[in-house]
Amino acid sequence: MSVQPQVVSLEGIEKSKQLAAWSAVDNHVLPEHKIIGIGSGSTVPYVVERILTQGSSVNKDRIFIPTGFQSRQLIISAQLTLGDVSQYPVLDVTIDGADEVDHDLNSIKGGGACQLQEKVLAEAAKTWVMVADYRKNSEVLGTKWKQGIPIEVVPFAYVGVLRRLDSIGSPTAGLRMAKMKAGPVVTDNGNFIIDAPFPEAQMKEPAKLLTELKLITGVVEVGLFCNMAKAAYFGNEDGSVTVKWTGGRVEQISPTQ
Ligand SMILES: O=C[C@H](O)[C@H](O)[C@H](O)COP(=O)(O)O
Repeated sequence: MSVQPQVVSLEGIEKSKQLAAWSAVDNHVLPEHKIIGIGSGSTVPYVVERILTQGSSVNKDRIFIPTGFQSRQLIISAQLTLGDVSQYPVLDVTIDGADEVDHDLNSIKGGGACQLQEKVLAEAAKTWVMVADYRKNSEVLGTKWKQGIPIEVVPFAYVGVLRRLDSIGSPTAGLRMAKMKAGPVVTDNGNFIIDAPFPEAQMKEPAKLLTELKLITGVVEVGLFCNMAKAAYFGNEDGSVTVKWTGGRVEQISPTQ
């Protein structure tokens, strides 16, 4: 039995997320695509919603790979076939959310602490595409997403990582604390998250900063995604969608298209 898509009429930010997700699916999830990565966050359910509208005849031959607990549940509840990246190390396409995307398609990810598995699936995909609402569309990383770069760290090493971050430009970096549990956020991989804000000068060179951060002992993965995306889709308030393509081209999809 297949799940039938239940498409409801949305407004505001949710509508913008849905517009971005639907446009990205329409352009990048093609009938011949069989191994599909599903990212994390609040925009990605609209990706699955749109994929379901492609019908059970195409979806029954597909394997869907999640980026964490949330997207795993999303795939299961949509009654799509769940797979594992160790079993399917090459994906046709992965669609994921983003916390902020700059003019070069570099992004901050990990607002939901999922960046490790997300980056594995981004690297494994022949095509990696981001979807977000207009609030995430930026020129320089850190201008809209101000809480810092999410950094996944081994619990044992977190104090040393904080000290190192202080010395390389992030004195206010801090351990992300849980909301409904005493203590820190624990990732799907059993690690901690540090949120590390950096000055604009460093954020303007995200690939350089990424390299520097990854060299810190105890860091598992950094929520900076550089030179990975083919495109980023942003749903706008007026119902249009802005698409930033790798190479700098920007496309506007009008509400009526
Ligand atoms: O760890 C979480 C992920 O990187 C999300 O894709 C990111 O936080 C965007 O989430 P949302 O679509 O809820 O803004």
